[in-house]
Amino acid sequence: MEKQPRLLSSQLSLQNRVCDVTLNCVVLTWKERETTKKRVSGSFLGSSRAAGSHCVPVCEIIAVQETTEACQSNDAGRWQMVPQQPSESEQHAFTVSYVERMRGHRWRCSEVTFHCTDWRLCQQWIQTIKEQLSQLTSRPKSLLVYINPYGGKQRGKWIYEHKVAPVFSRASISTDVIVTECANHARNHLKKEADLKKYDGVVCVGGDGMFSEILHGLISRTQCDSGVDENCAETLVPSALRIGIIPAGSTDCICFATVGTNDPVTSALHIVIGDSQPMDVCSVHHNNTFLRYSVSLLGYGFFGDVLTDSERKRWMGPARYDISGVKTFLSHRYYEGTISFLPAADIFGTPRDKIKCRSGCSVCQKQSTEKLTEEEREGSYGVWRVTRGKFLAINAASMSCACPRTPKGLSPAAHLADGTTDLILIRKCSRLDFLRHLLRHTNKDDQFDHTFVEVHRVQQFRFTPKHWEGGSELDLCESKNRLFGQICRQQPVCGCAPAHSSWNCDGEILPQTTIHVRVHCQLIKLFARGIEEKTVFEDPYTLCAV
Ligand SMILES: Nc1ncnc2c1ncn2[C@@H]1O[C@H](COP(=O)(O)OP(=O)(O)OP(=O)(O)O)[C@@H](O)[C@H]1O
Repeated sequence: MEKQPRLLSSQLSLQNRVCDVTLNCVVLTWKERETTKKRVSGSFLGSSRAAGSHCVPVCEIIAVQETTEACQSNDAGRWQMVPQQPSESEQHAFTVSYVERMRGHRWRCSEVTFHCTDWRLCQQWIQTIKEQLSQLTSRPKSLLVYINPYGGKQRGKWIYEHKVAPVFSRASISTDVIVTECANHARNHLKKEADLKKYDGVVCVGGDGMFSEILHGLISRTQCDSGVDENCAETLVPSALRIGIIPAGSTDCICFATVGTNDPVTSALHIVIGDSQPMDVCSVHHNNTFLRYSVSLLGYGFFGDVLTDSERKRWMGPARYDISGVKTFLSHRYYEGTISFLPAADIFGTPRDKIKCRSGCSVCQKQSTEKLTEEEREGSYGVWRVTRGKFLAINAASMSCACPRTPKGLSPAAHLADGTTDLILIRKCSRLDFLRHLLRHTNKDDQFDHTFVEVHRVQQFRFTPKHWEGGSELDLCESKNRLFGQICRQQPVCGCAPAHSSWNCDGEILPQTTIHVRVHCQLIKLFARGIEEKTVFEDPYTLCAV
């Protein structure tokens, strides 16, 4: 790493210990002067540098401010605020707030206060750090925040006020906050009313359903402002605003997949430091009519049926997913249909790769830096392929879909922003085989290593259920009602399987089953950075060399 020129270097005091404090345009470092020895496994290790060195990347400094010390007054015996005066005899101090990494991808806002005897030096430090922060142009200054007060355990407002707002205020971010009054409030407000020019980003406080509202509102608004018709456009216009997700729902899978944890403070810090994670979005059409967008899972068969059943059991709370899962598994329904898909080129790898999409993923970066013309890009994809059969499940995973329950996810090697989705076809098999496949989502074995599982990395796909071929959705419903309706009314537990399932589109049921799905590469950006491996900034020795 190239050595950066020093901007400031002083001896300052930190908790009554003298420190060498240095700032360059990449890092702020401080280390104690005194030699402190540390006992490790029975032997003394380290020097003054190892014991007391700290490095904070400038891009992870939240704020700096002059510190007004709370000092105990001798005569009164009570605590009182002592205002700082520009007098040489007094101690002056400034506090730096910065990101500290904890276990499990969680971040915290830590603080360090340096004291100096010289007021001018103190001001110089504050000014220089502020100047460096002002050069970080990706940081948001103004945000539009939507809170779903009924998401998850109905703590959205509390979470925002107690965990997030203080972090935004520390970073001097201004906010307009809207607490939603009904479903689709946020979506419609974004689509039609919000004065988006005022903001650098939109923040969603809620679960995946709330995120989906924000996503739809923002993409639709962007297309509308650009004169693009969502029904027939093959290419959509990316939104200029980033979305921040503060997890406050019962399912927070998008947050988990893009940040690595569901923790409101961590998400708030990613927003404050202006992180940016591009993300692919699938558009779903039926007969050239736009239906919905999806960023995580489109599932027909098993996952469609689980959602349909769980929607009827909303009163049960989150337990409904387990109960509906077991019920759907036992019913063991399969569905016939035709899938055609446009495979992605080899450069995008395969769903069975060992490499996972992580912060700074080289596969996703290739997409944003690739200098291919549209024509070359088209040519780099394969030709449409068609497959027919009986399926227990048809899943399209645009991200790994990892969540605390299934840490590997449905497609462990899926990428957030490579312009593809992983199409997973589970053909009709025995219950035991299907169970074996499902269990592999929770252990180390390859869940695609079964003869009845096919997996393809694709850019587009179409699905037509068998009974639809040559007909319409309406015909299907009518014929299904004719076929099963009467019998089922007379014998409600007859067990006859319906001819078609429904699509589960990121947790919403789609009314149509015949669909055309296109992946739009990096259509939106989140205030996130993907899941981090151990970074260079966690290693103080590397940074001290900067
Ligand atoms: N004020 C409101 N009243 C009722 N519903 C709302 C309100 N604001 C948003 N919603 C809707 O609530 C739904 C669920 O919200 P959210 O995703 O935040 O919570 P959740 O507990 O994770 O729900 P789910 O698990 O069903 O997605 C969203 O689809 C959203 O459209």
